[in-house]
Amino acid sequence: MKFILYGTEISPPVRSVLLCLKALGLECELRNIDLLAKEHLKEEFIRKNPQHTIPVLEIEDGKYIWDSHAINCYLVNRYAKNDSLYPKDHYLHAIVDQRLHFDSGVLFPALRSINYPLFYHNEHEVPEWKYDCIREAYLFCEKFLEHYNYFCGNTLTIADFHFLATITSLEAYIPVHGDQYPRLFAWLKRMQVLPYYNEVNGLPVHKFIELVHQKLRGH
Ligand SMILES: N[C@@H](CCC(=O)N[C@@H](CS)C(=O)NCC(=O)O)C(=O)O
Repeated sequence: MKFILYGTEISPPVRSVLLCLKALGLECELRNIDLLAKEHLKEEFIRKNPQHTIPVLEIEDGKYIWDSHAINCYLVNRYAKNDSLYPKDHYLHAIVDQRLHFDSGVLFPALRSINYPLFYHNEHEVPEWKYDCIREAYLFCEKFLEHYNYFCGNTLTIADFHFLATITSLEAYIPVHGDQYPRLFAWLKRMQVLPYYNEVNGLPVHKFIELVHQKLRGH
């Protein structure tokens, strides 16, 4: 089974799906959608996802799923050998859902609100309040990790994939230092030893960070 995933590995939600696919041992062909070249606004792509966001996963019978969170829930529900990445237990399931909504509603918007003016409106100054939103989100993460090694307990779940992709991208603006955010720092180190980490997140996020720094310098 080989999926087609539309997107680019520079994008955090695309990387969160690539992490999940790797964890499940599933193959995918990444079909590049260049956002800067506005390929996501072409009719052909809008037919797949009217919201024109990446990632979009094409599943076996020509059906499409978009939103990285919906994609990862689908992949685990459909293909995982056990439910550890997205537990069926109602309470644990709700905790994972809460974290996924936190990524959608708090973490990723903190990133998007800086990226969009930078990449699409050529603004090079980031207002301080946007940095404050990142710091506040990191402090919430410190709380979530208070008693556990991962974001939903002592076992890795899909929430960790989403947080990993978003937080390592937010580090382009505010790096996670061990003295300020010790639990988040330790969790990042824990995630970096995943065998597929470098390939699907580590190397692409460096490209993203380099791009952000170029933009901040006004290039
Ligand atoms: N909640 C969505 C966010 C997807 C998203 O906003 N992706 C950005 C790239 S990182 C995008 O496609 N932007 C183009 C657009 O919004 O038109 C998800 O998790 O898939």
